[in-house]
Amino acid sequence: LHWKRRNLPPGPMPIPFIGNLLSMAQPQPGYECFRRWTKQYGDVYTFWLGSTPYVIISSYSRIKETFIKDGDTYVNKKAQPFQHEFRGGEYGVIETNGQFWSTHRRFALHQLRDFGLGKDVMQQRILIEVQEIFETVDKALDTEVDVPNVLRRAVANVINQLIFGYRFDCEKEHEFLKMQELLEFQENAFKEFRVILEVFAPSVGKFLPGPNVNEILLKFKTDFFEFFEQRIEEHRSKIDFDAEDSQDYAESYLKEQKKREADGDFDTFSNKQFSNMCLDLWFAGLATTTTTLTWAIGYLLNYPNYLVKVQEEMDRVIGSDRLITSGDKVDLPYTTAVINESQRCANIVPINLFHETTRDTVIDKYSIPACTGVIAQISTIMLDESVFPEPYKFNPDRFIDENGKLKKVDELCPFSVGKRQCLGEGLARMELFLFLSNFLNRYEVKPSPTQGLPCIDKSKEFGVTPRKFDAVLKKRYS
Ligand code: HEM
Repeated sequence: LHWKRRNLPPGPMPIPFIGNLLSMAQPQPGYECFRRWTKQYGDVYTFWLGSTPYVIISSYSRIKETFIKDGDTYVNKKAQPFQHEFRGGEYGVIETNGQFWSTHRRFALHQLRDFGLGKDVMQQRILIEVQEIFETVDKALDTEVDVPNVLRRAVANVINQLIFGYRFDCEKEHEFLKMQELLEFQENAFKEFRVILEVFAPSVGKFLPGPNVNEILLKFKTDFFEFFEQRIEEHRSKIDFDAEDSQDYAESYLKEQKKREADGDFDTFSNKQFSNMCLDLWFAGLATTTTTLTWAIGYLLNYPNYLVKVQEEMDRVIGSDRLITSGDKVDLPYTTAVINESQRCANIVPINLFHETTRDTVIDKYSIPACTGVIAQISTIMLDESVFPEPYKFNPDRFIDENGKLKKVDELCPFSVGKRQCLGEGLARMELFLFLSNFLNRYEVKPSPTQGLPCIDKSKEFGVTPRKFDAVLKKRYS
């Protein structure tokens, strides 16, 4: 280990086979250990996940110099044996590299654009879900409502519509319930430190008592892929290959697959890749946005003075219960400040995804060979007290300047940076704004009298999962 560490930037002493994983569990979800190491070793240091070293970059200036300005050197993902096993090979967009990755990233971005991002179509789809939320909640005014569940359904409808072209209405209720059950299962499985240990330190994890991670996730994996494969087959049986326009991602994929196969390429748009792309888009598109929305409302309930402030802005600018659209965003800077602060505090990826260098490079004064693990540590940057004083305090005012205008702060980077920056950022931003603004404009939100305030403590969980809480809602306009 000493030999392996000799040329890497200094960092905390790893334990053989486990690395520095234990530090992330004290307290969870690890923000504090990364902040402590940044103070101790500077903005470039080495962190060990199991037996693999990762060079952590934890200041915005250094990220700009590396991941942003020299993006090609930092574009690759580091292969994770667990992912390989789960997916059945190198598939999807989140974990792949090279030409294969860029083809699928470009294709997915094109589809997002074609299905309306940047046009009115996507907004209309989201606003339909806003109205569905209203319909559900209006039937349960003054009672305790499971707000996260209502939001999750709305976000699931948006992503499922995009990928497979339909919403989970009454007829498809059972599908939604099944997917919800699977997502909850997955969230709970990864709350356990022993699962994390097994994924990142398999040489130790395999000796732990109880079922191994592959056994734990087997049913989840089978059911999840089965859901996607059934939807894909339904599309295949109905598709009109001659129709110029496609209605959803699945239809576009099948057309591209046919075109490529006619040219002799059976690999790039294979069936296995298809279900893995669905997994990536569905999962990344649902879990992240739902988690952020539930934290936003959780924070506002815990800090009611900011809830009052954001609703005052809505009363001043909107002044009725009409639907708020993206066109209103520029006039609602405080609402955007609340979303920014929610994303900063929710800080949903305590450790960002694992990249590796594509070539030999120099970071700070250290020579880093090709294929070394590197991480853009955005969670530390969003807790940098020189930019965000009292970083753990929820305070949207920090995003408002002395003229009441929205402040642009580069260090707010929840969608990450560089060539792998979140593929769904545009969609996510639109959803966060439309769901949150319309929800808060329509309802007075109060904590549940039986459960009290939603918990905003993360110190007992390894990851950041959606908050679970009920709230009591009243209409703000009769
Ligand atoms: C609040 C919502 C969201 C947050 C905070 C978020 C955050 C992130 C982050 C931190 C990454 C890692 C980037 C890196 O490797 O450095 C990422 C990647 C990704 N996100 Fe998101 N995301 C959100 C919503 C979405 C949505 C709605 C979609 C789907 C349409 C999506 C799809 C993806 C995909 C496919 C990647 C992998 C991109 C690649 O490797 O090329 N995300 N996201």
